[in-house]
Amino acid sequence: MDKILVVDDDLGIQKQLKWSLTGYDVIFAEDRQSAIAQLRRFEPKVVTLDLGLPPDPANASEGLLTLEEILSLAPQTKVIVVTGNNDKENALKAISLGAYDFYQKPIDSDTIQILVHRANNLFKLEQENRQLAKASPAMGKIIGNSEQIQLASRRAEKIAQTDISTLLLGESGTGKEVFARSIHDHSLRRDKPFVAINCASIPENLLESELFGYEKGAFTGANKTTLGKIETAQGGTLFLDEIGDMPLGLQAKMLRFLQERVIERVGGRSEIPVDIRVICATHRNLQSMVAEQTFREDLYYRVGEIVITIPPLRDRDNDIVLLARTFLSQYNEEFNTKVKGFSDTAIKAMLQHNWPGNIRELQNKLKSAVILCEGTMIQADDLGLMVKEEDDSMETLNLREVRELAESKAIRRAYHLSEKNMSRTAELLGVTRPTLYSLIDKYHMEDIKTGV
Ligand SMILES: Nc1ncnc2c1ncn2[C@@H]1O[C@H](COP(=O)(O)OP(=O)(O)OP(=O)(O)O)[C@@H](O)[C@H]1O
Repeated sequence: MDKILVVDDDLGIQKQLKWSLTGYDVIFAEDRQSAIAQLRRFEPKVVTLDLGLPPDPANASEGLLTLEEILSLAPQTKVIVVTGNNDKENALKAISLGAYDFYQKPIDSDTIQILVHRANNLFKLEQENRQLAKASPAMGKIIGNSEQIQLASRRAEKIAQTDISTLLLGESGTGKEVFARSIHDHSLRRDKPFVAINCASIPENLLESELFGYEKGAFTGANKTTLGKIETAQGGTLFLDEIGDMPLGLQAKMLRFLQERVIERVGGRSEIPVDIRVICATHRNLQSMVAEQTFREDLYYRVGEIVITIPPLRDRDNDIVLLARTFLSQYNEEFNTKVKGFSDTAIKAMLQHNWPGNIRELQNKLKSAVILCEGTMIQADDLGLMVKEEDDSMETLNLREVRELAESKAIRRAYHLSEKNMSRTAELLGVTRPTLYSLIDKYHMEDIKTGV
């Protein structure tokens, strides 16, 4: 049975709560000291706390001190403060200190029961989330329970044991490098190096020597023979980020390396055999680059023996909240802050936001929110977000609009579930490909049209 701690010096109320809270193991305390002792001993999930405790039962000071102590010892505890009639001021003060909810006397059995159930359920849900976030999931540090991310993780897990060349597709900040590292960490090459290079951040004329290395005297300033990233990854994994930005000239040399598994350093004559796994990533649409002849078709097929599409954050349902909670506890530790959680409106705003910068944007917004937050809970404002009020009265009843909304939602979902494969998307939706294309046009779903 779940334990509930009732902190109240009134024996009558203790009895009443014991009767109301059937289904729980109710334990009691009558002042701050005994409340803390019971908290340490029983670790209850929910505490009901009368703010008027001895030695100062007429005021809320002792109750508020008890609340602070409980939350600093066990911040996850859901504390429902019980106040005298019309003592809204102290109730609000308690909430700003981190209490879960408040309740004004006189006690009504049904209401207190509902409040406690809700608090207890929320505690369990949060506990589950914390465990999920902590437990090393199938793919190491990839946090997320959504169907979309689980699908991508399962694919990554399966290919980790092979040497197949993998192409990771996804918008900026979706976690392509995290996936690449996880694949490496779950592969037989895990004890060898993981070397990452971003093709977009290195000037074109330097990229070749960065990748392939150079011999002494190969060009002015080449004072000593230097290994490139490919050779330093020997035995391990090479992660080529933003492969779509690789200049055409270098693509030919890359292809030769991938086909023959030998390289030549710049200015070198001998062929050096290399044994590495290659993982590439890009936020670009390589297929249309192939069509425009800015990316070699043969290289495209060589790097993308298997393609994993990493969904954008906005399509990951409640993962947004799970990730936000995980980062919050990381930043609390990093900045030595004690922010406890998110207000309901902050959560609503996070779920509504489009997250064009994906997880990196979430991290940045949270970092500044944790630093700027003045209370114990992060508000939408701290995140620089606004809540769009969903006014039920504004919800359309026009059947055509309702149908259109539902259709575009289903198309988007099928598209991500099928990893952007149009035939499969059409199949999931039970329509033909031409119908799918005309729906995409009709609803102006530009991102799907361009395959981003
Ligand atoms: N599923 C996840 N769980 C936890 N953290 C994640 C997850 N995915 C990404 N991150 C974090 O988000 C940030 C961005 O991830 P990463 O650099 O892998 O994205 P990316 O897609 O490679 O971005 P870019 O294309 O801009 O290089 C990193 O700090 C990473 O640790």
